[in-house]
Amino acid sequence: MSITMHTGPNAAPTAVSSLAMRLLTLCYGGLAYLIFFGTFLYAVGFVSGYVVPKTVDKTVDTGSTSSLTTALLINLVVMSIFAVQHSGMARQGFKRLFTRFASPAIERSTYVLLASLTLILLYWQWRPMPAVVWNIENPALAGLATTGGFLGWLIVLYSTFLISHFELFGLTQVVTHFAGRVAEPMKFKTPGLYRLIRHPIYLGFIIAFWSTPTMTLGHLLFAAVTTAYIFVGIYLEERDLVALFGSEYRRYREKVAMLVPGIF
Ligand SMILES: C[S@@+](CC[C@H](N)C(=O)[O-])C[C@H]1O[C@@H](n2cnc3c(N)ncnc32)[C@H](O)[C@@H]1O
Repeated sequence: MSITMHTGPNAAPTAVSSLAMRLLTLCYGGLAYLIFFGTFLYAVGFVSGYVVPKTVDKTVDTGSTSSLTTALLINLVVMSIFAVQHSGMARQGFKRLFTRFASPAIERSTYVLLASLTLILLYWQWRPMPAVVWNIENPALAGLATTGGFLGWLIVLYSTFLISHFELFGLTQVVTHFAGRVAEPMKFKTPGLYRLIRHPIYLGFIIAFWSTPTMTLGHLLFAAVTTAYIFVGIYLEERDLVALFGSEYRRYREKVAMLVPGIF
């Protein structure tokens, strides 16, 4: 069901798009953003092992434990569900299909909402695999690894603001729609860290996932699979960026490293 009447993805909302519908769209986008932000904060606790009850390393004690094979299979399935949703819905083809049936104003919020729900499924169904792969005993080095992990999360959050945090998570689109205007198409930007590397958000995730004083088998699986997925995501994202921005993005790719400044 279409929430507003549009004659195309960039058309202005018509009179049929009543105030009530625009308000509903705004609430939907606002709720999707709040769920995303809660899910993001939980991710910090889930990976770093602080504050939240269930983490990548330990679960709330229910008395039942899974075998290593069951844990491995379930963890791979929940990570795959996240990856398929995340990459599938990010493609231009999916976006075109979506906006044939629903307002473009809620396309990004819907993406963010479903990504958050698949992450919540992952937190819920994740089976810790507690065997220790490494444990840094030197307190100074352990502290450095913990600090590195939090630095990774800060890089992620900071970089979202560099390329427009509220647009990335759908709020700009629903607020603009509520004001009766059409959101500008996404612009290609290279501020701050984006002048050094093309994917600071993904670099932040990689640092956050790997930088830990104690690496369990489950955490290692999580870090390795998500890192591999990030490389697939980069390939797909850059293909779309080249299609959208052409030679501008190609030149940027020639000049600026992918993840490590000056190296690759
Ligand atoms: C999760 S963000 C990751 C951005 C980037 N890959 C990074 O790691 O910092 C994905 C969204 O950012 C957009 N994006 C990627 N690079 C961009 C840039 N330089 N300027 C504006 N948007 C960008 C993509 O089109 C996509 O919608």
